Amino acid sequence: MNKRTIIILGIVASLLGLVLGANFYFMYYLNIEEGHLASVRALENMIRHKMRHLHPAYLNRNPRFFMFRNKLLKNYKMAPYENASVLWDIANWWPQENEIYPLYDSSMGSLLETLRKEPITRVNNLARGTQLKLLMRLSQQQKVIFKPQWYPRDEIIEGQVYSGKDRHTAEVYAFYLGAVLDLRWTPIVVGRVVNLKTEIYAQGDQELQSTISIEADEDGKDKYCLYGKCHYCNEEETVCGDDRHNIEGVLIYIVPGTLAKRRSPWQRTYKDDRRAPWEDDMTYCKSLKNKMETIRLLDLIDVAIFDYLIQNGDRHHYETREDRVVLIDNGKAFGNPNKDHLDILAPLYQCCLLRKSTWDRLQVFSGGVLTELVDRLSKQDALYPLITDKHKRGVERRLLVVYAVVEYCMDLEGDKMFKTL
Ligand SMILES: Nc1ncnc2c1ncn2[C@@H]1O[C@H](COP(=O)(O)OP(=O)(O)OP(=O)(O)O)[C@@H](O)[C@H]1O
Ligand SMILES: [Mn+2]
Repeated sequence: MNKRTIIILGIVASLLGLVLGANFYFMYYLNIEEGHLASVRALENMIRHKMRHLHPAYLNRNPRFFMFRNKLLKNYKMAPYENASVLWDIANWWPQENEIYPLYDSSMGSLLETLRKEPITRVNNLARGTQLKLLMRLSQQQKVIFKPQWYPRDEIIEGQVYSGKDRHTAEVYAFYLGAVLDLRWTPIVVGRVVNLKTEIYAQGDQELQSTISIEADEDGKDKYCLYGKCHYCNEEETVCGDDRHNIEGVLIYIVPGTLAKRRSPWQRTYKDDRRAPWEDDMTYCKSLKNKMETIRLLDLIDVAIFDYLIQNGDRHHYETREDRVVLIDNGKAFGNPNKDHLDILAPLYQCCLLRKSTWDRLQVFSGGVLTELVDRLSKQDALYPLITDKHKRGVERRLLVVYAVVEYCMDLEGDKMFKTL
């Protein structure tokens, strides 16, 4: 063989290798894709089947809800107070592990009132997270986080499950939903109409004031608009006061103690062209069960149910307090009432584990009671109604899906899927 033949043979060989390699890669990819589609579709069909044959107990009201309803309504009822400072001292002693407030406590109604009424005495930009938020001080003492309104209640956020900015009222809704489901792991939150001129600009430091524009509108009246300082903040996207400079927002009580942030095992890639391992692997939980303590896994499954009900698909990280998971940052819920992203429930249907107490509690609020009760509890909030009827129907529809998924798991695992940790 002369030199030329060797070169030609070499080229042919490498071309062949390239084609074969690419082909193998292609086939491999196809298989994964088909396998994944098949298993996700199978799961969806199974759940659809389960939904059609749900036991009437899941569709009807459970008489046991009465007991809980009356106590909850009493506990969260607006109550007068004399000394805000005392209430804040009490609330700052409340948290135990991830439970941010007690099941029932006569101070809750008054504490909520302090957040609605106490004067805002100082405001700064809070450069935490990626979205606009402010740090407010109430009566020169208690610090709270403020998230402003970006959307009207009926705006439909198109796109990915994590698209758009925070929905302020979702934070309040999450607080009451946590109370009803006895997942008291959220911060205490109230809605409040705040004056951008007199309560924010006037009490703001220089840095904050420099991110508020004051411009005359057509009638020559000053218009205040806030853009703040944060990763996603820019001068084009502003929160503007109405003709009296008022804006809606929520006051989020700061959870006392130390929080630790961890990456969620069910984190999305946030890229349209790349899928996360958990999205393609229905046995994903198997390896997690060896790596993660059961109590943590159970916490994350509770979180998944909570997030699925409100359609929060943006829990890329979760935070823990004394090693237990807290529900901080619930603003990305209620984006599109017509869409249910089933994959938020992946921790439940992939692990088929559930805390017994959560399962018992979910069954108490069947038949429309869940959203009715959250609605009644939140009637006293300045921003009531927090969500549209369409969103409420969405929560009820998804509760049925949760029941169906648990039924699916019971078929696989039986009662041993329920844990008491
Ligand atoms: N109520 C609270 N109590 C204590 N710390 C809080 C509270 N709310 C938020 N934080 C802290 O501030 C951080 C940012 O808050 P949050 O996650 O709500 O902001 P975000 O802009 O939505 O962030 P991201 O873009 O990461 O989702 C949290 O990770 C948490 O550490
Ligand atoms: Mn967020």
